[in-house]
Amino acid sequence: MTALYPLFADLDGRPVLIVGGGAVAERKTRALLHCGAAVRVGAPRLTRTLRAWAAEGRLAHLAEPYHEGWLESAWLVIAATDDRALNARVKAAADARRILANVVDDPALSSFQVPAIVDRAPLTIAISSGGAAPVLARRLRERLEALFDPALGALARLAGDHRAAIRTACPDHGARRRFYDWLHDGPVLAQLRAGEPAAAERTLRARLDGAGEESPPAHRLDWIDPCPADPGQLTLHQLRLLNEADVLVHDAGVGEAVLSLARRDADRHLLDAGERKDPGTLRDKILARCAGRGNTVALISQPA
Ligand SMILES: C[C@@]1(CC(=O)O)C2=NC(=C\c3[nH]c(c(CCC(=O)O)c3CC(=O)O)Cc3[nH]c(c(CC(=O)O)c3CCC(=O)O)/C=C3\N/C(=C\2)[C@@H](CCC(=O)O)[C@]3(C)CC(=O)O)/[C@H]1CCC(=O)O
Ligand SMILES: NC(=O)c1ccc[n+]([C@@H]2O[C@H](COP(=O)([O-])OP(=O)(O)OC[C@H]3O[C@@H](n4cnc5c(N)ncnc54)[C@H](O)[C@@H]3O)[C@@H](O)[C@H]2O)c1
Repeated sequence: MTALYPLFADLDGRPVLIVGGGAVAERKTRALLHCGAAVRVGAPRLTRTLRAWAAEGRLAHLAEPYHEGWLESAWLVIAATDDRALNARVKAAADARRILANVVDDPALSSFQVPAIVDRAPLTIAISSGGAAPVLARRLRERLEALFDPALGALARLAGDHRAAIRTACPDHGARRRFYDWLHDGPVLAQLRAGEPAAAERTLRARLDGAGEESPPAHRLDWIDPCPADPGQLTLHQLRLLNEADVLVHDAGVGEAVLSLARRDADRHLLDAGERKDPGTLRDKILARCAGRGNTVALISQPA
């Protein structure tokens, strides 16, 4: 199977059709209602919860056996009946209309799949096994639930609310990144965790007010040398250096597997073999060349 393209869809107010009204349809419906979709569930028989949601007007119930007319105006379709042949027919009808369709009993037939979700809105972590191991995706999700602080949602919202102000207070790219490092690691998260959003916002504003007075730090050159060929062998410290670097200066031997772990916006410089031979002046040369491009430079070298 070719790779699935991950995306986050805005379904607010958009009609989505679910064919089938069993346990799986109920799970998909819950997630879709959470995202504001206008859900229509077509099935002669609904679970008790789906019946209750229909009675409350939270979804439209099409109380009859499936027919193609149901696909009219749908943006997405989920085929969730216990009838494999019927699910395949729903998919064919969706294809004919270029509507993306999820077939709950056939990953290969699906034109989209539903991932397991860690919800820290507006932050969402989605996990997909491409249909190979859905239960593994769920188990991984459960482990991540414990790993990610529930306050991260509030932190992401706060960062979003002040994004323009942060850009104004820290026009320089490096200063902005240092501000975000402070925001993500510092007292704001602790205050959000303690259930004090107003205090967290005051702390953020106070730091923003003082941001203009901050003097930019000196250049820093970090050496990741020797760098392991296998990215799995990088130490946590080396990973952190990679992620802090504004500029990556590297030997030709350093592979993409390692470089791709750095920040996507980091500048990259390939080191000449000649430059490498003269370690005495290498540091000064690199820092001179990288001046103005950012503050943190990682020199990554792999033994030949
Ligand atoms: C992640 C999650 C999202 C969601 O549905 O919300 C999801 N399945 C979840 C749970 C779950 N799935 C299954 C059980 C019962 C275990 C058991 O008893 O057997 C449970 C319940 C549980 O584990 O608790 C079995 C199962 N699933 C599929 C088949 C058909 C097949 O493979 O042929 C069968 C075999 C049926 C059978 O043999 O009868 C197919 C799909 N399931 C997918 C997603 C898509 C691939 C995602 C991926 O691979 O990444 C895909 C392709 C289509 C789709 O539905 O989009 C959700 C976890 C939510 C959470 O986080 O809690
Ligand atoms: N994707 C997943 O995560 C996942 C997980 C477990 C099972 N499954 C698969 O999903 C299928 C559905 O599971 P379930 O537990 O929801 O089944 P279920 O038996 O609880 O529900 C089946 C539903 O399909 C409806 N239906 C049957 N014929 C219909 C028709 N002609 N028109 C409209 N609706 C019709 C029934 O009324 C019922 O509401 C199972 O067959 C299983 O293979 C998928």
